[in-house]
Amino acid sequence: MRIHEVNIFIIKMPLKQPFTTALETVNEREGIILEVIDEQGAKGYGEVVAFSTPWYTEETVKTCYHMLTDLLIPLVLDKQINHPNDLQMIFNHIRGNHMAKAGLETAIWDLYSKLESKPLWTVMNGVRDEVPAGVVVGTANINDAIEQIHVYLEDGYERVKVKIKPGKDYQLIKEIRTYFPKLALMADANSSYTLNDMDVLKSLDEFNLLMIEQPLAVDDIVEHSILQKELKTPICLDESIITYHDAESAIRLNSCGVINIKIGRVGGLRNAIAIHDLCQKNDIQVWCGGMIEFGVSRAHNLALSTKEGFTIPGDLSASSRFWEEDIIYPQVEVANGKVKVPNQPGIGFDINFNRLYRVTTYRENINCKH
Ligand SMILES: O=C(O)CCC(=O)c1ccccc1C(=O)O
Ligand SMILES: [Mg+2]
Repeated sequence: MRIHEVNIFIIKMPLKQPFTTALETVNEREGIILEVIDEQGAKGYGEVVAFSTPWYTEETVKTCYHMLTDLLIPLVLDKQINHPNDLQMIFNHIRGNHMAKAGLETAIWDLYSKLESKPLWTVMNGVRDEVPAGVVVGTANINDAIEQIHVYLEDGYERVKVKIKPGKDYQLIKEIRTYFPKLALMADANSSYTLNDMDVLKSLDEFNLLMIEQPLAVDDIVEHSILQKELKTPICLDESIITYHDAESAIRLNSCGVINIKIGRVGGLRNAIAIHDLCQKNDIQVWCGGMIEFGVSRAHNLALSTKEGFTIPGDLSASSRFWEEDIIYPQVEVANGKVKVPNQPGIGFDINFNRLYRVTTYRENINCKH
């Protein structure tokens, strides 16, 4: 493969309803779509999942734009790339900036699979052509949460995640559990507790949650290990797992029973697959995390979720969960609790250019001639 040109689309779309976590309420989503084009005009698509502000990780849409235009894209333009795994070495001397790297890397995975005339998920040795769907409730208001869960269960979702934070935890989960005694339910704290909150975290054990996601801070791998010893409920790490080495440390210290893998957070599909493989060897369960993303990232998440270890439903919801109209065609749909993974080459979805252009706020072309 030789990438001749890259088109950058910075886009912005309102969410159907606000999405509230312990850290931030998101009303409108900004993102970057990357289109890589080779010498013959073949195209691949990737999405940068950083937010407008650094509330979830340090990266933002602007830092990613800077990294891509000034450093990462020039590194891949007009260079012979045999396999998307080569990007690890090509990006090696640039630290961090995982979401920027992942956006470009995933676009090149899509292009590579299209050149091979194979679906991305089979290129990645996936083992299933449909994946179980889970959904996240975006409010801490008890009545609204219960109402939303009713709708999601009618839609067929197999697992529901609710966001908790200090003061919006025990009572919220208790009421949801009372309404839905058999629901596959989990809670995500987005790092809003400390070890001083041991009692309330332990009190959640009575609700038979599938797991509690990221209760403590991003750099609390040791503290999570102390907490996990006290809890019956498995801990799932999200924000704490940025690198393969983080996953190794968490496993060695027994800091969690589960890891949420997000392609953007870990710097691309290659790293996501490596962490998946490591977890499989060590009996750590994995599932695919969501980033309130647009369809391109959603499509990459679907492909990743076909890997053998992704047995727990991920944050894989329909396009319509967040968007009036997504930027891919067809939109992602959930039927009987599952999302079908397409069999067309690459990510298997087309870009809905009408929609993409309408939500684009800035566009730039970078090519070899520069
Ligand atoms: O895309 C989704 O389904 C929402 C997933 C979610 O909870 C989330 C969304 C944005 C940032 C962080 C997280 C998280 O998993 O912590
Ligand atoms: Mg999370």
